[in-house]
Amino acid sequence: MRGLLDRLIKKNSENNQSLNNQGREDRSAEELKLEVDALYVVLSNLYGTDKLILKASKLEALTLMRSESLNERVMGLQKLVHDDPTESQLPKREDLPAILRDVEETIAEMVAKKSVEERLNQAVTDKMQERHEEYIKEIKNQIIKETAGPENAQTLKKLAVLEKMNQTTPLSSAIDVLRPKRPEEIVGQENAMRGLLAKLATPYPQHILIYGPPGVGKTSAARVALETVKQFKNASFSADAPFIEVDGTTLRWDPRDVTNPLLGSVHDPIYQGAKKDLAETGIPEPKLGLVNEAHTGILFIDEIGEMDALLLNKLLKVLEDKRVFFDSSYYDPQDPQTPLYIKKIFEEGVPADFVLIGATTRDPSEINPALRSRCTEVYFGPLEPEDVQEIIRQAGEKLNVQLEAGVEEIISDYVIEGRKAINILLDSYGMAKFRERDSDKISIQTEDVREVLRTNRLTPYVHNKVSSARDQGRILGLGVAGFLGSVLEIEVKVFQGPEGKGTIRFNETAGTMAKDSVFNAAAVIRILTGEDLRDYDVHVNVVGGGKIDGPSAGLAITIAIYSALKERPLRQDVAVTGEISIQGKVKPVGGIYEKIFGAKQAGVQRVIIPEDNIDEVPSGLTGIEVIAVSTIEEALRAVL
Ligand SMILES: Nc1ncnc2c1ncn2[C@@H]1O[C@H](COP(=O)(O)OP(=O)(O)OP(=O)(O)O)[C@@H](O)[C@H]1O
Repeated sequence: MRGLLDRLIKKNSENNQSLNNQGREDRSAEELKLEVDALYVVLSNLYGTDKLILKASKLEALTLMRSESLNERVMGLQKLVHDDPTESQLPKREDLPAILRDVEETIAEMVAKKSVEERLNQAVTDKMQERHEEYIKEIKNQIIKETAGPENAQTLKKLAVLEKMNQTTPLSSAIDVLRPKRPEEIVGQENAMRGLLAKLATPYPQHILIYGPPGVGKTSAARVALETVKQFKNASFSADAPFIEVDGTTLRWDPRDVTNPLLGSVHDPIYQGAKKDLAETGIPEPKLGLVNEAHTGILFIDEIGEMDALLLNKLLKVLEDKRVFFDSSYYDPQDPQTPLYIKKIFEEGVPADFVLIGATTRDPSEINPALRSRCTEVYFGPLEPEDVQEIIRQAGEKLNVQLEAGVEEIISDYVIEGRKAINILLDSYGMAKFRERDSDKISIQTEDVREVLRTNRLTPYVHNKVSSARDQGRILGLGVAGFLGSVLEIEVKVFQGPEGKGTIRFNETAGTMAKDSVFNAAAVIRILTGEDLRDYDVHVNVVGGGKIDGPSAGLAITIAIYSALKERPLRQDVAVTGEISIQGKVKPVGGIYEKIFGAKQAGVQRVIIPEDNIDEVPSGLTGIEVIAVSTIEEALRAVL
């Protein structure tokens, strides 16, 4: 078609050229006939033969088309190209060349238009095809997604990694295995365990505060107590009562109340994140806290003494109400869109009826009095070396390992906490397992333990301060920190000084009350010996740093100065605690229970305590002699 058109156009331009050349139409009838035939062929190609005949019949050009007369055939062409059935004027012979030029031009335009249209249509078809393919692909993906769920190759791979991580946490699972499960497994805390059980077993269990050193089984005991009490007939706790544990040091009061894991909070609807349904309708949704999770069970707050004071006050309010109330300026009680559960939360609050158990390593005097007054108290004691050894033995059995003789004793020389003892055992287990990696039965050797102790740079908890020999100007005192009693070494040197101008030196870091005891001692020495310490240079030293405060080293300091001054050697297996008055009276001090424990652990044979503290000596105490004194003379008799 294009070739024909080109030929036509070429021919046309040649004709125009010849016209220009000759200035007139001078073409034979034969030429015109050929041209008319050619134009009909072009038209037939353009429309298709059938369509051309149909068109011709509509335009009443069919007879003209098939006519023998050139003029009529040209008239037929005119009707067809101009789409005009009213064309009735038969063209004259001399007009034919001009008419044919006009027809040619119109057909050329039509061909050109059709060709452009065809190209456009092709482009449109291509685009549509492309879109269609994309659409099909999209639908396919959608169907794959719907049938495969939210996962794809990437997410499944990540899930597999996570699952593998969960399966390969031997240490944490070992700690779970070793966690005591029955009351008998809580070692060395029989009284405290009984106390906990009794307080939880009643129909009206009270809130409880547990005092005691770190790592001696407070958390484990609380957990075990709940599980045990659940099995009692008429128990206050049902089988599914929760035990919710949280660390008080991590709980902070957020003044904007945006997050409050303990008591719960209400977010502005726009911050509700994934909960788009509520965010879009502007309904605030309260987020419940641990107090609600603990409903009907126990909320255990470790290190409750470190808890933020404001948050603690809010918690006390919840203890009273047994319910948590939520408030939000976004809450509209009239809003019909508000789901019923949200309405109920805002209007009635959420139940939070639980027993609070708080554990602390602090002294009771440092605990918020309002909290103390709402709680009954239980004291956990420090563990004795035999207790640590028993914990290790139990752990060995649970881990199904053999312990070489001496393993328990070595560990108990280095730690006084059950948790630390367990950690050393687990490290030693790792050593043994590495050494005997091909063996089924693991045996932990003393050398494994010693290697762990070396790599952890641990030193024996009790240094060798006690001895059976006597020494001059040296005495063992007793201190207490965080429920742990310990033995202090106090030494004194006395030098003849300038008369009346001698000096007394004491550790710079000691507290003022401890320093006062040195001056009290000077008065007592004068009463005892008639000597004035101002004639001497006296140097008092607490070995290992003077972190001591309070007056409880007064008696020990006085005895040590006396010994140095009068050159009287003192027993080194005796430890002394008590305040000294300037009249030489021995006054009561705090922490007697812990101090006696610390002394026993250090191998002390005899402790001297103030008479007024005698009631605090634990009943049934064995392995150590306790002598109560009320004067310096009595005390001296017990140590000289
Ligand atoms: N008296 C104990 N009897 C048996 N096992 C104990 C004892 N004390 C500690 N353990 C072991 O140490 C682990 C840690 O003890 P737990 O967390 O109960 O101590 P805690 O007193 O609550 O310590 P903290 O106050 O520092 O949290 C326990 O899982 C247990 O294996």
